[in-house]
Amino acid sequence: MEPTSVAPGGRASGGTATPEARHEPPQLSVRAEIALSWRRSAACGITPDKKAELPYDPDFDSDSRLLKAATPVVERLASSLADTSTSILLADRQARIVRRWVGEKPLYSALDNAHAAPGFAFAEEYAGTNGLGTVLEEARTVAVRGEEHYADFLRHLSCVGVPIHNPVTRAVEGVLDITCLADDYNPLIPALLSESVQHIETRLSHLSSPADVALVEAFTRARRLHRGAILGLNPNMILTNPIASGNLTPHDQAVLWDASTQLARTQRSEVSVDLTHGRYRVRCEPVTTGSHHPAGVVLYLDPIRPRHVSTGSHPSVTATSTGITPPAGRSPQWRRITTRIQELAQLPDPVAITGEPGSGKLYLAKYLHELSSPARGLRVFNAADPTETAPKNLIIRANETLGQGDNVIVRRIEYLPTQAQAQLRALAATSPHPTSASTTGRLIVTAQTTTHTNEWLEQALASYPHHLWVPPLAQHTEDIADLTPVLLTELAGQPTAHCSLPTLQALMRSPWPGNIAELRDALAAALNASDGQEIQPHHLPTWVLKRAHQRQLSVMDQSERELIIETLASVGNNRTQAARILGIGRATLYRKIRTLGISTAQELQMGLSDQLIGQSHCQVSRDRRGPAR
Ligand SMILES: Nc1ncnc2c1ncn2[C@@H]1O[C@H](COP(=O)(O)OP(=O)(O)OP(=O)(O)O)[C@@H](O)[C@H]1O
Repeated sequence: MEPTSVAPGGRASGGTATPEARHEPPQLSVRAEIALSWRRSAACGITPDKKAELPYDPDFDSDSRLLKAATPVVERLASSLADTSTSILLADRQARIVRRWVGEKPLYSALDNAHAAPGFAFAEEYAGTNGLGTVLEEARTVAVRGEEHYADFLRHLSCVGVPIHNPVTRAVEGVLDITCLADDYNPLIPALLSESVQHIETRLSHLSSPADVALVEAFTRARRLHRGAILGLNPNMILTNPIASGNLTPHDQAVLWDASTQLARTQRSEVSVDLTHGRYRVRCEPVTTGSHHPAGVVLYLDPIRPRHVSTGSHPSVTATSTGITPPAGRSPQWRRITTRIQELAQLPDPVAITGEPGSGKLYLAKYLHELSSPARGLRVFNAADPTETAPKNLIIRANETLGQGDNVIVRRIEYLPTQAQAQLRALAATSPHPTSASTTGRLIVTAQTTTHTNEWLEQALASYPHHLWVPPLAQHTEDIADLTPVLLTELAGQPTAHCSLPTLQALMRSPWPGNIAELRDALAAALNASDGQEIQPHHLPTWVLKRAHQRQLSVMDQSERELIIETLASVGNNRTQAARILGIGRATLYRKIRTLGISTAQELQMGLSDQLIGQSHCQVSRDRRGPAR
């Protein structure tokens, strides 16, 4: 390979530099692959005098396939190198060291000084050129000797890394590396490593599940026959052809995963789905193993309508003609609600919004306010907090505010005493006055549909000409893919954090009895536990992971669950009516609601949410999930 003259600052050299200048280390003639890696390192903002500050996460899966396949092979190699001044490092596909075997004792401190120990991640973006991260970037064997390291803290070492491929998917699963002191480098090391990697890959193929093998075979066949975008999915892996990987964001992949489970439940073979680049017809082909066990699905995507509006990173968040961004979400239930609000915005009438706690009633009420024309001020009263405004004063102030031409939202009206309820109803019945409709504000009220009977609700809402019922999050989990970026941006104050696909999958499997408010809490905790960039499953609170790991419901259970949810939705969550329609007793309905993990706020109130742990919609990826904490 032609040597290139370059400095670790990323600049090709022409002149000379003093070795003393910290950012101007000596010019070296380096091989092209090293020069390229130095440029990448510089582009990541790393300087050669970077301190050894690497992401540390010791919480990796100690039972992973990679470790199972590699451990016996590397132990053999380690025993043959026992008396040499070499160490062997095994890293996962994030360049995080998961095991290390050290030969002679003095090497320990050299490795520790460089943080070359289990848990530390050596991706190029953190450590610059090295025998783990650079191998993953290049997806081939790379040797990095002493001064070829980009960062000073690694220059006392030499290392060689060989990528370990999954023989089924051909994806890189990790890196096997030999590291020694800079001057102890031996040119035979790459050959030694390659032989061990071959053994590891053979063991990996034996450890591949029949389902994974069947899915890869079905996907490979589909690729040959179909020109459009194709995905192969099962709980362990996602396979994409170049068209699919070029067009689908992680959110799209999560939405498609959700669509495929819905298709499996309803036994349909096609569905239309809105993705970042437009609407697609998704055809689903189930894949089974030789012994007819489900192995996953192959999805064929055909574009129906390209998306012309640029929507940034949130495909469903499309600004309307008013320029106001609708609440994130693209499920049919959510679209129905936002369309209804857009219609109601044209009328001056009072509106009542009901639903489970934290389901987004206030958020939607504010959206209705923003859309309402002409633009007005807004005052929000919380009836659940009498310290804020005593009930009697609340009605007087609400009346005054409306009269001044501003809109009013009264939250949690179920907390108002009977007399205040009656006054508010009277206000709603006469609001807006026909003669002053253009000058008075709009009244919007919200109520939780849990603590009170349907009779109470019917009476309380009788004076409101329009009533919107917000579905619980469990009934539109596909919207979680769109809600998370919005919530994370709001929580972090900037759009820097995002959820990895396995995290989204785990979030979409949870029942969320506390709805969007609970999702927001979970994301706030995960954001704290993460580095503020990518949220992985192990950053999620334990209770979310527990729920996501719940057992898989049978197809029968899933169909029954769907039917009950739809029936409850069609009667505004009235259980007596739902039980009648379903032809079962109320007690049976309650039992099914509990055992099938249907989220309702009553369950929350009765402290049954913990009993939901143990139910499930799907299983989490074996390989991708973080360890339960
Ligand atoms: N569509 C949405 N997009 C982003 N954030 C949302 C959305 N809906 C709700 N939220 C957030 O979720 C949390 C709960 O929402 P909100 O306060 O509207 O619920 P609620 O149903 O009115 O609650 P309560 O039952 O306590 O009255 C809030 O932090 C809100 O900002």
